[in-house]
Amino acid sequence: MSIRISTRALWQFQTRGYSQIRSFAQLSTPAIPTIKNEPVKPFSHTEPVDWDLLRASLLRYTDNGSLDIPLVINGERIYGKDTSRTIETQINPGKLSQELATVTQASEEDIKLAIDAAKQAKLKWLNTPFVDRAAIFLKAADLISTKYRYDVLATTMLGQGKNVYQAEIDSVTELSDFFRFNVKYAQELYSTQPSETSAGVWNRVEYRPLEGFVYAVTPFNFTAIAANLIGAPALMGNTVVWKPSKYAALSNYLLYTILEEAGLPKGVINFVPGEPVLVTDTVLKDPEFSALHFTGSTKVFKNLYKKISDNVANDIYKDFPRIVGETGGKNFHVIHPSASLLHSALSTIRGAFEYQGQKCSATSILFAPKSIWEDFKTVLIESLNTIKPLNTSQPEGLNGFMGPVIHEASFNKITEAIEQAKNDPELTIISGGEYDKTKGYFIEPTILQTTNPNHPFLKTEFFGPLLTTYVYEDVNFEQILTQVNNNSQYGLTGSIFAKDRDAIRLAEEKLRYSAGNFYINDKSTGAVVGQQWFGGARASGTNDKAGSGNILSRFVSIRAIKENFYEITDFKYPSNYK
Ligand SMILES: NC(=O)c1ccc[n+]([C@@H]2O[C@H](COP(=O)([O-])OP(=O)(O)OC[C@H]3O[C@@H](n4cnc5c(N)ncnc54)[C@H](O)[C@@H]3O)[C@@H](O)[C@H]2O)c1
Ligand SMILES: N[C@@H](CCC=O)C(=O)O
Repeated sequence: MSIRISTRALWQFQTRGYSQIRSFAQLSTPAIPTIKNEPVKPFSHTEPVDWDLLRASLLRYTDNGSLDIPLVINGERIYGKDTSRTIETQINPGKLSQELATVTQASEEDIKLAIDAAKQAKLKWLNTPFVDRAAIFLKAADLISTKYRYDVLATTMLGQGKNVYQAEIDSVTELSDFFRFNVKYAQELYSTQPSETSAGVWNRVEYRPLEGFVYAVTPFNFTAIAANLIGAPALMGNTVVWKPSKYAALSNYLLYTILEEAGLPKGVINFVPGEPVLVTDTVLKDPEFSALHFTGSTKVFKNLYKKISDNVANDIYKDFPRIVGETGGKNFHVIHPSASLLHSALSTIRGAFEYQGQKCSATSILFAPKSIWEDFKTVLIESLNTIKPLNTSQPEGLNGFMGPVIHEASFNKITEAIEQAKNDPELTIISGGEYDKTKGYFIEPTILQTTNPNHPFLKTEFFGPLLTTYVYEDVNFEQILTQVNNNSQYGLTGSIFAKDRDAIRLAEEKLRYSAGNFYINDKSTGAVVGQQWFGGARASGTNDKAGSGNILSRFVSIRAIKENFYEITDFKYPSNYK
């Protein structure tokens, strides 16, 4: 297969594409369909049909052997099995004996082909009317929330270790919300035009896609985030080279095939799993690299930021690339003595341990006042005792509260921290602390208490089911807010629990830059597209707010157009009267 094309062929293609577009009439500015958040299916015991459909989907992905996942470049599938390409496998982190997929890894030549395909597809995609681009994403959202609902759930549960509810709020509702709300926000952006005009002048702006192509690097933990990282730039007329996480290949490939079924043209998004450094270095060398859309750890993002900055300094790029990245967090719950004890303790359990603490928004530090701590602790411990230990009897975590962590490196990092805690005089394990990887990467929900308000565990992101608590003297509430603000290099999410309005006001003031998503009397997780625009600053990212219209503005380059209706009859101005 050769999809490299000469400059002359590109010019001919562009000319043909242009004249073809010229033949389309735009005879209206259609309103988009009403956009609402996709309702969450609760999967309670009273919905047997949902469970049956889900079980059937799970079986489809486990009883037919492992799925062969190709690269998809310019719409063409490339399977590595019979070639010299490397093959990676994706296993079920809750059942290590179960191989889910073999994933072809892109070679350097493949990556270059993917870049060429993105450049080539751009010529037509850029000229594709908004109604057509929007319709593809609206249809994909509908396919996800109807025909493929149980399949996206199954692939996310099996591959990424989610229970059904966590998969539902990610791969179905958040994902389809991103696709639908982005259409609404794009429509609003396009209709945002200069409000001022002079007589005889028509001022307008055009929201051009970036010149070049976008590189999307996506994390394992949310299928929805991968969808938004590719979908937001593509909707705005950009074309994309997509490097998925190898720990989410199964759900991400299904997402790609759904977009194809919805009508996504070839080459608009190119699916290239591969060795991260090889893919990245090849992409970042290209002069037409125009934006990075990244979600993942802070360390990796900083590394990519540096590579891009070095290339900018070395005049590699045609444009200044946009860098959009959402990264790590060390998210807090601060409990005021006036807080509702049961509500704040149960919310802390959800925030810290749902999806095994593997949300960027997961609660990982808790500050509780001494006056209510003993009762608060009792609620935490008694509630955690009702979580089935390690949940190995149900590796797919069908209806359990917790499943496995994603991979061995994560298992090792968190369990080493637990072992370190056992030998640290400043730390006490107050709940959990057991782990077992014989069947899957299972770690008990673990709560530590520290006597040191500056303990490193209050600052380090572990990205797992590990919550560190500091108990403060009630009179030191304001001081603890200062401590939370100064301690953290991150600024992603955090919550204040209080009934006292002055306490809420103080926390809102003192923690202004500690969280891009700040919650009052609610857990630090669970932002909903269109409702709580998501993202944080400091070491947590560029805070461009996924789930809002703001993010779309990062993937367009505005052209201001002034059209003049009057003709001049003299080059001199009135002031040049002599
Ligand atoms: N702020 C947010 O919105 C948000 C959302 C989800 C996850 N996260 C963060 O993501 C992290 C967990 O996700 P993860 O484990 O997938 O993160 P990760 O950084 O390990 O991987 C993210 C992506 O980067 C790629 N990658 C890894 N090393 C690379 C390298 N050296 N060069 C280029 N690419 C590389 C991976 O293959 C993957 O596609 C956590 O830190 C979490 O807080 C943040
Ligand atoms: N919308 C999710 C995003 C989590 C990221 O990993 C939340 O707010 O919990």
